[in-house]
Amino acid sequence: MKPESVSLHPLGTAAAPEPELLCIFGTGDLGRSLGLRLLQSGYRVVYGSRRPHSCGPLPQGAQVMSHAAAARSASLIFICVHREHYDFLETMAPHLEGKVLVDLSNNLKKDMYPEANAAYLQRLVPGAAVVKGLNTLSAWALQNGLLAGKQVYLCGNSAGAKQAVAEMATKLGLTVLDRGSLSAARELEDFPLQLFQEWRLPLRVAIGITAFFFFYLLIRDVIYAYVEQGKDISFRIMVSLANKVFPIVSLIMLSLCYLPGVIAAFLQLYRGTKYRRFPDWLDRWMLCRKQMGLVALGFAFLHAIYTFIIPIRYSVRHKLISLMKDNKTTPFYFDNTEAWATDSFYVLGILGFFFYVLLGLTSLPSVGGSLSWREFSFIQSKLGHLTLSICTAHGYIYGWNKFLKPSTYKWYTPPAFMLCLIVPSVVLVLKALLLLPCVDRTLTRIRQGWERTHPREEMGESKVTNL
Ligand SMILES: NC(=O)C1=CN([C@@H]2O[C@H](COP(=O)(O)OP(=O)(O)OC[C@H]3O[C@@H](n4cnc5c(N)ncnc54)[C@H](OP(=O)(O)O)[C@@H]3O)[C@@H](O)[C@H]2O)C=CC1
Ligand SMILES: [Cu+2]
Repeated sequence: MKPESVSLHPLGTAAAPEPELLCIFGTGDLGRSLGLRLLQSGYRVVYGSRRPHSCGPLPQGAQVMSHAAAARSASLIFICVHREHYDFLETMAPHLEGKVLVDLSNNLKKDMYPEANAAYLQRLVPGAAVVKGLNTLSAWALQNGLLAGKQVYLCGNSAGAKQAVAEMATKLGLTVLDRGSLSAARELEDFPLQLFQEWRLPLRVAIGITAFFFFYLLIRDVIYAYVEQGKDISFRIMVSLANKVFPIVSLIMLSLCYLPGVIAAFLQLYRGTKYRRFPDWLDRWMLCRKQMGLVALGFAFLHAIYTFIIPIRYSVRHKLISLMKDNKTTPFYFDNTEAWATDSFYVLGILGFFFYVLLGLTSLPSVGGSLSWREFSFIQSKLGHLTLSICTAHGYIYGWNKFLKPSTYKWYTPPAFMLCLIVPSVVLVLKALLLLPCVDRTLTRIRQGWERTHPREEMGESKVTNL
């Protein structure tokens, strides 16, 4: 028994080696938040600062020294300093020989400098292995520990250095994607700016459509009633009007997700090839379809929630109670067609919303990533067009008995729901044309690489080469 207890004891101390020491240059927002997260993940942290004695509060347990002293004690150094101040690193170069430098910097706008920040850093400190990455994180997310499963990108010329940074990032709960050599640094630096850009167009379109329909409905519903009937129904702005605007914006945005795909297909059919670039506007439109869909889903959610509160509104309760008290109400006959119409209207609304949510879920990276390419395109295209058809049908049934009534056209204007059915109807008709067997066959061939050459173009080209 005795030898066993002796041999176990030294193993116990050997199993708890000292945690790895990591260095952070810069005690600003990012430096402090990153340090806190590293300490909580079990690392030791040393800061390199211009003023180690007066740099303000730092996370508990961290040390702070001069840049040179801090660099000597660690092999991995995070540069949490703005690029404008990188020049001090050149004088530090001898102390950074053989170290891994992680460049987390971002710029305020694209193409601010002729070379990527990380490439500039590598030029200043040629003896170090620079890794670009983690720059899509925010100090706020680090501070609050909102990192689980978050995707971050890395690039760099040294595989060993990238490996070390990736291991550290994984320990923080991040998912790491290697984007290759340091030449990808510019792309990584553009990411935080680009992410915002993809949302810009969809949000602008959504705001534009919302504003247009809000004022259109305001004039037709509220102002019309005031001018023509002397009734003040302005309270309707809050719920009724809003609940007309939301589904309208949602349906138009959803159809705008599928319109560029249809236009692209017709363009390919017209050109007889898939190898010519689409115009820039179409490219940009195609690239923000996911964001358009998510905005559409947001408005659909609002529509669903607003619909729930309709029965509990004061004005609705008031109307019901006064109808019950009023003995002279017209008898309420059961109309089978009306019953069919209202039930279908609700069912289509519910089904449409269900498929909408399903579409939204598959656009999440964690769900979409688990699908094969065919599964993903099946869901996004087939299910997408099905959702659009159901939601459009929901709109048509809403107005099924209103289309021919003259009272629908207040001040000779069509109601908003009619206007909003134009874009989805056009998309669905064009899509139906594309599904015709003869058209579909040609399009499939084009998409598999077949080209319909234009004899005239060929002649033109050969003329040029002959000259
Ligand atoms: N804040 C954020 O959410 C994110 C920031 N980033 C990037 O991280 C970097 C730092 O950002 P952030 O922490 O917000 O910036 P801060 O301005 O808060 O901090 C920068 C730090 O750099 C050091 N510093 C400032 N001037 C000089 C200089 N002339 N020479 C040497 N060191 C200097 C200072 O530390 P000291 O006084 O100790 O020397 C200062 O605290 C930037 O490149 C930014 O793009 C990237 C992703 C997210
Ligand atoms: Cu609806």
